[in-house]
Amino acid sequence: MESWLKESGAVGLEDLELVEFPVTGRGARALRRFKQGERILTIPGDCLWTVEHAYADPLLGPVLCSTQPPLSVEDTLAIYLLFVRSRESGYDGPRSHVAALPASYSSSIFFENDELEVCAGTSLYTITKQLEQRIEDDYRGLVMRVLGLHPDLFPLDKFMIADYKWALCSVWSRAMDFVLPDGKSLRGLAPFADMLNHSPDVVQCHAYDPLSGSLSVLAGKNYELGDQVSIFYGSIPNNRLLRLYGFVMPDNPNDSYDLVLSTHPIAPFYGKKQKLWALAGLDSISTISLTLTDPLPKNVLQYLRIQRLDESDLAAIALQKLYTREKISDAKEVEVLQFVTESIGSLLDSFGTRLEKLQENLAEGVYPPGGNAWAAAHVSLGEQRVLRLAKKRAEDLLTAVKSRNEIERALSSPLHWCANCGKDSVPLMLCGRCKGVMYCGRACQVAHFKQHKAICRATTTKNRDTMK
Ligand SMILES: C[S@@+](CC[C@H](N)C(=O)[O-])C[C@H]1O[C@@H](n2cnc3c(N)ncnc32)[C@H](O)[C@@H]1O
Repeated sequence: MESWLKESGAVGLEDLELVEFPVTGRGARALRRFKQGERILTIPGDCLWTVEHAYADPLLGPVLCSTQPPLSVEDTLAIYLLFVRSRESGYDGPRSHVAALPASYSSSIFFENDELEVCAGTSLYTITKQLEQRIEDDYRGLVMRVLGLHPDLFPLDKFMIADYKWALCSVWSRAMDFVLPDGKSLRGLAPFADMLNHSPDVVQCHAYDPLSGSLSVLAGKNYELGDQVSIFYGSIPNNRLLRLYGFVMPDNPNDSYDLVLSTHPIAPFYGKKQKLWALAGLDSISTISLTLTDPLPKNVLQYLRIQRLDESDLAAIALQKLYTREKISDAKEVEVLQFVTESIGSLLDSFGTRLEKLQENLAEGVYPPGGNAWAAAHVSLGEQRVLRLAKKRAEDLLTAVKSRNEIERALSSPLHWCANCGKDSVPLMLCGRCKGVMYCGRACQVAHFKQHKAICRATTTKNRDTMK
């Protein structure tokens, strides 16, 4: 592979060597020092695997051109890889790259049932199950539309579903994505550059040059001789890392939970609500990422507020008197937040193994470190952490809205029943401080104090302010 790349004009290969590293596996080692920002490697455009190159291939191109609707980028690249791998002669350069690719991958789509069960309840678990089915369907479609029609080009024994899965994983874990100056996106594999492992400690340092069509890697930090040279794959949560790349990073700060919100089309005012979701950058089926830094994004609440709008709310919105970015009313906000709290509670209950148990199992080495079950446990830990934060945030917001309600009520008229035990047919006495709630006796007042304290203080302050 290296000699083909050098002959094709690659620059920088003499300063790097491929070796095995602990944890990351094979990667590139620096054979000299590099200063951050210095160019390390350039792979010429002719050596890249792109959709454009697949279409330009004299054998594969005409088949791809005649396939309507066109294959997805992912499928085109996967078929291109398998096609080159299957050739007995020719394609020597690209074939040397394919020969250097891993023989197998550790994406969650290859997990045994018991390994995947460790992360039951996670969005990764659901997506992986759905993917298994989707890959089978896509493969069947490819056989009918492309592979089966050209057995001379695609010998089926080299294009089995296992080969297709291998090729998909090669694309998922090795392709690089770029946005071109015209706004179009480019996805491709760059031989040798795809041997660089991910490190969160380097800055984004690989770039595509649209003029020359080449791919360059700069030093994402200062390197000493012998250091592993890495690139930055992105701020990716463990659930995605495991599905696409087959590895996880313990305590990943990018961990997230993909919350799916959906509404059935028979729901009242569905059409009007659909327009409001669209205006908010949402859809009637929206997947929103809850993250460690923003566990309850504003658009989750906005989606649910729109879902609960009634006829009068919709009329007020039409008159621009109401905005779904803000709460519709305290009562509706309570409804929304209660729903969020309960739904997230049910999601957490549906996890096969609770966070504390996973931590215990990891500490005791129940899941062999670095193995599939270990990786699945880390995904589950990350998702549960995010969901617990989201639930706490919803509960805090709920308490705030409820206490605001209670203060308003307390200010307008004291409750005519004991705030602690609820009795109303007994002599009641007012809370001496806030005069906002009543008690049937001292015992109930003392028992209720902890709960009432904050509101009592706030109400007293507000009463005082009003009297000034
Ligand atoms: C683009 S390839 C990098 C080269 C790869 N190690 C190889 O031998 O071909 C991406 C794959 O490398 C591995 N990898 C990359 N960064 C890693 C990391 N920080 N920790 C563990 N594995 C990593 C994963 O298997 C991933 O799917």
